[in-house]
Amino acid sequence: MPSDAVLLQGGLELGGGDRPATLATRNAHLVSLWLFTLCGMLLVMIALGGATRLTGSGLSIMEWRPVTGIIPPLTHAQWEHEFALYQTIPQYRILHDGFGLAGFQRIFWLEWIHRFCGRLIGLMLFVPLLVFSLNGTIGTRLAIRLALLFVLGGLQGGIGWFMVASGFDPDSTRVEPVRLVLHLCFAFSLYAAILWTALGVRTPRPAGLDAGRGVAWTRGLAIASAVLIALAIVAGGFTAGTHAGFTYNTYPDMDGHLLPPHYARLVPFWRNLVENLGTVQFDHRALASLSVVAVALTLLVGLRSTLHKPARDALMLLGWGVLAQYALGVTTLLLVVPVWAGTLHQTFAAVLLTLLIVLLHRLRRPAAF
Ligand code: HEM
Repeated sequence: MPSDAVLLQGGLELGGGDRPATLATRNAHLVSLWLFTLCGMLLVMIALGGATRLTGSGLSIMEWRPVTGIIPPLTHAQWEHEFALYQTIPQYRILHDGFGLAGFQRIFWLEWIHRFCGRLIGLMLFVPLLVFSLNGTIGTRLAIRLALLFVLGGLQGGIGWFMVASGFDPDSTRVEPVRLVLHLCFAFSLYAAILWTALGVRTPRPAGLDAGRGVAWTRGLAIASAVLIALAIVAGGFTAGTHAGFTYNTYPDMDGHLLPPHYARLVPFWRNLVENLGTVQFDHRALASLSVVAVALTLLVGLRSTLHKPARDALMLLGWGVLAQYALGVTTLLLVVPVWAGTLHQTFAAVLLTLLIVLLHRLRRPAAF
C-alpha cells in the first residue's frame, strides 16, 4: 500500500496514495462531503416516508415499474387509468371514497416524490462511486463497501414494494405492520451505515481517548443506550404500523391503567408484541423510557470521566435529543397522531440516531471498523 495513503478504520484506504498528503486530505473532504450529502437526502426521504404513510398516500401507485415509473402520468387518459386502478382497492372505498381525480392526484404526487427521491439517492450513490473508483479517489475496500450499500439500497426499494403490495389485499386499508417495520428498519440501518462510513472518511483515526475505567463505562453505557433506542425504534414502527397511536391517548397512564388491560390476551404470547394495540403501545413507551434512563446514566458517568471535548459535546447533544424525541412522542400521542406530529416524530428518530452514531464514533476504539 502507498506510504501516505489515508487509512480508514478496518483498513479501508482512500485514494491519493502516491500523491502529496494534502491531496489525500482533500479527497477525504470531498468523499465525506458526498456521503454526508447522501445522509441529508436519506433524512429527507425518511421524513417524506412518514408524511406519505400518515396521509394515506402510500398505496396510490399500484404498478411496480422501477425504471419507467419515473415518468408520472402526462395525459388526462393516463391519470384516469391510474385513478381507475386505485379505485379497485379497499383503501379507496373505505378511506377516500368520492375524493375525485383532484384528491387522487394529491396523494399520488406525495408517493411519486417519495419514490423519485429513492431513485435520486440511488443515482447520487452510484455515479460518484463509479467516478471516484475509476479515478482512484477511493480505494478498493471503500468502493466495495459502498457498492454493497448501493445493492442494499436497491433491495430497500424492493422491500418498499413488498410492503405496499400487502396493502392491496381484500379488506385491507393499510400495509402489513411487519413489512412496514422491515422497511423502516432497513432505511434506518442504511442511513446508519452510510453515516458511519462518512464519519470514518472524515476522521480516519480516533482521537486519543483516555484508557481509564470511566471512558470504558461510558462506552459500554452508550452501546446499551444504542440497543435500547434501536428497540424503541422497532417498537415505534409497530405502533405506527398497527395504528396503536390512535388508542390510549393519555399519558403517563393508559386510559387510567398503568398496564393496558388484556396485555397478554393473544395466544401465543409473541402475537401481542406485534398485534395487540395496548401491548404494542405500552412496549414502545417502556422502551422509550428505558432509553431516556440509559442516556441519563451515560451522561452521569461520561461527564464525570476524562472524555475529550468532541465526545462530551456529542453526549450532551444526545441527552437533549432523547428528551426532545420523548416529548415529541407524548405530543403525537396526546394529539391523536396529526400528520405534522407523526412525521416530525418519525424524522426526529433519525436525527436521534445521528446523534447516537456520532457519539459512538467519537468513543470508538482505535481498531474499530
Ligand atoms: C426514545 C424515544 C422514542 C423513539 C426513539 C421513538 C421512535 C419512534 C418511531 C421510529 C416511530 C415509528 C415511525 C414510523 O414507523 O413511521 C414511532 C411512532 C410512535 N411513537 Fe415513538 N419514539 C419515542 C418515544 C415515544 C413516546 C415517549 C411516546 C408516547 C408516550 C411515543 C409515541 C409514539 C406514537 C403514538 C407513534 C405512532 C405515530 C404514528 O402512527 O405515526 N414515542 N416512535
